[in-house]
Amino acid sequence: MADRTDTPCDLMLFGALGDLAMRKLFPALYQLDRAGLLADNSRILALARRPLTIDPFRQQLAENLRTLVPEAEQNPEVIDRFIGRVDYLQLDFAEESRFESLNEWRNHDNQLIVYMATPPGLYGVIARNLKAGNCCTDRTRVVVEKPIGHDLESSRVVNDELGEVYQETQLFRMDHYLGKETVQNLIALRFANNLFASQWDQNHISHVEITVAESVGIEGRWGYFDRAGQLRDMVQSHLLQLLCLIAMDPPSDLSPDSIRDEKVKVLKALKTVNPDSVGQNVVRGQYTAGTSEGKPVPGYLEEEGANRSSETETFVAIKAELDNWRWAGVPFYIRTGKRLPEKLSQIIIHFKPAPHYIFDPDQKHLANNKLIIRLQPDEGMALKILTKEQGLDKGMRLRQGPLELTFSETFSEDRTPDAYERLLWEVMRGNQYLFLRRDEVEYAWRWVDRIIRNWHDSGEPPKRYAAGTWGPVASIAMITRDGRSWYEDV
Ligand SMILES: NC(=O)C1=CN([C@@H]2O[C@H](COP(=O)(O)OP(=O)(O)OC[C@H]3O[C@@H](n4cnc5c(N)ncnc54)[C@H](OP(=O)(O)O)[C@@H]3O)[C@@H](O)[C@H]2O)C=CC1
Ligand SMILES: O=C1O[C@H](COP(=O)(O)O)[C@@H](O)[C@H](O)[C@H]1O
Repeated sequence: MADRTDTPCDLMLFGALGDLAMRKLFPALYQLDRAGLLADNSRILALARRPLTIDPFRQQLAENLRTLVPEAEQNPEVIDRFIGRVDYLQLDFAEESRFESLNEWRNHDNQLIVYMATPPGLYGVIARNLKAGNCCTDRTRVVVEKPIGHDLESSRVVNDELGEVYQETQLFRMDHYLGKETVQNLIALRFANNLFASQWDQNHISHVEITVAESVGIEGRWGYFDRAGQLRDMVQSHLLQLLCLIAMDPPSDLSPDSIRDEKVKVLKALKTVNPDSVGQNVVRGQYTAGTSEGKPVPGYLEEEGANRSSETETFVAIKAELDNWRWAGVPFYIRTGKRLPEKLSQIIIHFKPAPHYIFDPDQKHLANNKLIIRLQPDEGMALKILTKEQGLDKGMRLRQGPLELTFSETFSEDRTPDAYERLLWEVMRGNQYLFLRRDEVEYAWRWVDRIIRNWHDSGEPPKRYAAGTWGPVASIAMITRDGRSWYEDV
């Protein structure tokens, strides 16, 4: 991935028994250790509320790694070394008096990293308690998870609370999509290939599609998800970040603020979805019973712990537009949902046809190039170009075929690190370029809040779709009205 940092880190992980920590963070830290990227004296303090002692915790952690880390990547020696770095402390994060003991655990020569894998309502409390417990220096780095708040107002409260204790340069606001290799590749694709740089605007691109489809349902997270919904959970963060990386102007360098300045300009240019356009340009849906991977699955309202009258959306499709010079008149159709037919994240750039068409009129529908960027799975990209059909009898009939780059085939020797490995590694190196600045989070909320307000005012319930389908038919109608369709690889 990169050079190891020789500065040993003390990582305090709040919420260490939670889903994120166990499923993503510990396996990622293990992988960093396996890659030799953790300095020898780096240590981890797992903090959670359950009364456990160190041995049962370490045992649970080792079992967890053996379940989640692919077998070929399990090295018993590294597992032992990694587990040996981890301590456990039972703590109620709201209990200020106990935070002194965190200071006693610290090695003051090490770089202190605080990771808050907890509900966002606790970020301010933890920050204040760390300060009160003398566990706060101006070198401390603090990682906070998404979502930051529930809307613009609450995100300001969270950011203000964090800001009372830490400087902006100390805050690492996570969006794990920015840690995905293929998402970082968008920066390389756009700004390292002049071929695309000169074609990347409304003169050459007709529209853009961003699809982030999940086949899973709520996975036991009903309590959290029902308060959030797919717009807050996925669009406010991941999809808007993808849109920013596609739409932003070239930054002058790769420094965090150069990149973040350009992303903020995109967010500011997002056209407000007003009451007149919300019905036309935004579709929200909720899944009913259906199938997933060939098996019957319950509807959202029948999931465990469900409130049967919930109107929370599990699907959203939006026709977004940008009011700026580069993208005037180019719609960005974005959609994301749970219980769709497959897990698939992809971006399609539809180029405009050549100015004058000279081939078979029946084939005119083929005449625009497409760049397909597959973020997951089957990471790679394909540029659909037109060539002549071969054969004496074919005249100048056209066909569309791909210039294909499948990362696993072309770069088969490279292991693709998980997003959290990359992001934790960047925190250890103190590099903020893959993390969000406060204003990014707030501009994203501003746009999303407006959509939510208009939904509430319209009183329209979400449209139903059967699990295992591509969302409500209204999302197909939304794009068909513009004479287009969602891309299907045929
Ligand atoms: N899970 C995921 O895939 C993702 C999660 N996130 C974000 O990461 C954060 C954590 O999510 P997730 O792991 O799923 O949540 P969980 O609810 O699984 O974990 C949160 C942990 O915090 C602990 N906790 C809560 N309050 C206190 C307290 N007062 N004192 C001590 N411990 C406390 C909980 O302990 P207890 O079990 O005792 O209640 C729990 O172990 C959230 O902000 C979430 O939005 C972001 C992206 C993906
Ligand atoms: O942040 C979140 O992301 C996951 C999807 O992430 P992926 O890396 O598996 O694509 C989503 O399921 C979850 O609801 C959301 O909180």
